[in-house]
Amino acid sequence: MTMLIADLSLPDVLKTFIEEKRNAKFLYPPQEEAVRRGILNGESVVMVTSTASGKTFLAEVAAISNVLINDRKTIVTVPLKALAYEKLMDFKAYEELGIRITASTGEYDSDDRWLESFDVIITTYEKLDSILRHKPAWLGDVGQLIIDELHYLGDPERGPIIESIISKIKLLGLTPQIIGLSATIGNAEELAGWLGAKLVKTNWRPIPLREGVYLRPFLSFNDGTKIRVREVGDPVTSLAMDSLNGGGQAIVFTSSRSSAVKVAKQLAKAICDSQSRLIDVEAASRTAEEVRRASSSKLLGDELSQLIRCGASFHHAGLELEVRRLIEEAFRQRIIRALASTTTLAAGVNLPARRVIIGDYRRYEAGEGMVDIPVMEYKQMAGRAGRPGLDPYGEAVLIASNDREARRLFDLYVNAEPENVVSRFFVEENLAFNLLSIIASGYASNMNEINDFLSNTLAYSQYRIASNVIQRNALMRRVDDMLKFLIESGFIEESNGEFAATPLGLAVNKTYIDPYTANDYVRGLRELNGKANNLNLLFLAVKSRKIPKLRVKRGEEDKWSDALVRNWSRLPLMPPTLPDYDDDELNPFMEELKTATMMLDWINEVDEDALLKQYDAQPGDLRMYIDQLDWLLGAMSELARILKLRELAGRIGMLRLRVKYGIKADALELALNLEGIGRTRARELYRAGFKSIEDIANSTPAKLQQARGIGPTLANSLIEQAKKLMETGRITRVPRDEEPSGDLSDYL
Ligand SMILES: Nc1ncnc2c1ncn2[C@@H]1O[C@H](COP(=O)(O)OP(=O)(O)OP(=O)(O)O)[C@@H](O)[C@H]1O
Repeated sequence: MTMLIADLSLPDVLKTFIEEKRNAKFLYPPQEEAVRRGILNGESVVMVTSTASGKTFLAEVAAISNVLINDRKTIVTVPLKALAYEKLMDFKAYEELGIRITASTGEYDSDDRWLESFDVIITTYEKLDSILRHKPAWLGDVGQLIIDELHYLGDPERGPIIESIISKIKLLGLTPQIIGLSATIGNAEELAGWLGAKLVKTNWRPIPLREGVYLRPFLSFNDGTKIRVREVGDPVTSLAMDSLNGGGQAIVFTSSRSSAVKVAKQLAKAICDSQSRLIDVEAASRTAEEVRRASSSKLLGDELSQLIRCGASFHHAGLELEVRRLIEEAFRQRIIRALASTTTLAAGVNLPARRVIIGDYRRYEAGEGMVDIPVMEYKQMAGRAGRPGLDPYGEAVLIASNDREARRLFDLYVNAEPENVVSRFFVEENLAFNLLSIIASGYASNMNEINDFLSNTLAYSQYRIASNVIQRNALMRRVDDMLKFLIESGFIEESNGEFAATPLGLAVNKTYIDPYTANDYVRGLRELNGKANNLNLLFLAVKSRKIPKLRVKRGEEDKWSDALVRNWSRLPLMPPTLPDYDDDELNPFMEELKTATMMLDWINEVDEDALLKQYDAQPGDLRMYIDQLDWLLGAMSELARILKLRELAGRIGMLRLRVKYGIKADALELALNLEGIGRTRARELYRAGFKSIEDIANSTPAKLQQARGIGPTLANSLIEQAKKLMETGRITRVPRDEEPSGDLSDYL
């Protein structure tokens, strides 16, 4: 018997909303099972069920019912900022029931008191962990915690954060209902057990999925079917076109950005050359134009728009969020019929397609060479095949070049179970990060309390610390080492077995940087005091492991090693002796210098396209660097303040603003204070003689329009804004920057 929405013990308004607005009349089988297990009655539940089987939907219902019936808050936590905003959009629909919903993903160093007035709060894992460090009073009102993408527990960086969240919640004495969601976990029972949750694990799918391997010219599926695919080029193109011709859409997963671009070009060509009418040409042109306009890089915008005109595109983390969003939307609307995407992005977006083609099942990993991707990752991608409501079935396809490989792929992926999720909590960096966090936030001040904290982690049960003496001793030694490291770094102090954070340690904790980076920053700042400049400060900032370094390619080594050697004595934290010229040891420093130099060019107003071309980067990368440096330079400036290096703290504050706006100091005031003014327009205004807010307030719309890029509407708005700023006295002033504002050569 199917379970009707009407029969659930939910508030009537919610039931009506679900039936009328969400068009759902009864529950899907996995949802039924979760309801039977008490998900709507406060029981903790882990749901490991396939893509589109209704996990998110049921979790939403549970959240709204928690708010309406129990009058408690719900926290929804997700791995990525982009996902947080996707979730926010989904939840927004419930606002008409009077539910107050928000997302908080930003600054780590605030206690977010404002969140108190919201019922459903969506955060990234990191943000939730940082909220738990501040312990705002409203945490006591939280009755439910929804952890999305629970398999991230196995992620080297994010997994330990989920564990820390769970442990801190327990130490605070909070007992929220926990709902964990994932499509693929090998050891789901173990994770549910750790969370004290009931498990719902099924293979049920709203539309059937068949998985198979393509070996020219046949595609063989695990359900025994075998079809011949008409060849129209290489295997990927043939497979994609076969699906498109049958009325479906295709996603090709590739192992690198460059191959995503290459595949997208082939797909676009095949679609445009095709005799059949596969796309809505007008809609495709409109989207192409929108994407072109949204792209801050002209080169990339032009490249994408050409492909989109043919109904194909690529999609990867090098694209800006807005561009990605437009592409995703056009794919959902079937304007884009075929998409080539990197595998690493697979987790982040929900884009079902009839046929999912895993173009590369091997990927380059630094230090390891080419490796097979994990089964979990394959299953995540495969699970996206089949669009509910549109496709009769979904197909996931791997590609083999001979019989042996075909058999291997069946064993390795199609017929395999996803790997177990294994905790990385005891890895040194993670341990140091969490130990400082619990000591500085008052969760633990002695070994007993540290033990209590550790005993709540997944690692503690997975490594059988309670019962295995050898494991226990090994862990205790490592904890000891990490505590020593924190003491030596000046972040904590110990007296008679009691640990307490120093002001420096408190600052590190508050800014959410990891103690290893913080230790580098503290040492680097002391060294740079009196000889700091924008280059060596950026060089120090990019040392954080949160900043991926630009690679120094063959042919560039001479340039960067030369720059490095000439700057050696002015750069922080350099080894006392110069490594040999040919030595690999130089490489990390060259990469740091290259990354820092790109950002130096950025703040000195090098044109964005020229910059990206020179450094072989993409707009999404640049946005990521800006975002991360905003946070890291903020933290660095705070550390300088605590170290009483005032001049340095101010200088870093200034550098932070310049990175944020990508602008020199003289025109920063304009960009900083005026809405609608970025680096380019600020410079044009400055060039036209409008150098301050006063200059603009005292001008006329006609005069302002003499500056390039300023139209009548913007001119009026600028004058209005400037006048208001003058009246209220709320102008943020920018001190003069004495730094050279040239490029790397100015620093040599
Ligand atoms: N009982 C139901 N009746 C009708 N539609 C439903 C029902 N449950 C879910 N849906 C719809 O099915 C689609 C997929 O559901 P949902 O997003 O909750 O799946 P999911 O398991 O969370 O998928 P993913 O793993 O991709 O996040 C959504 O459009 C949702 O509104």
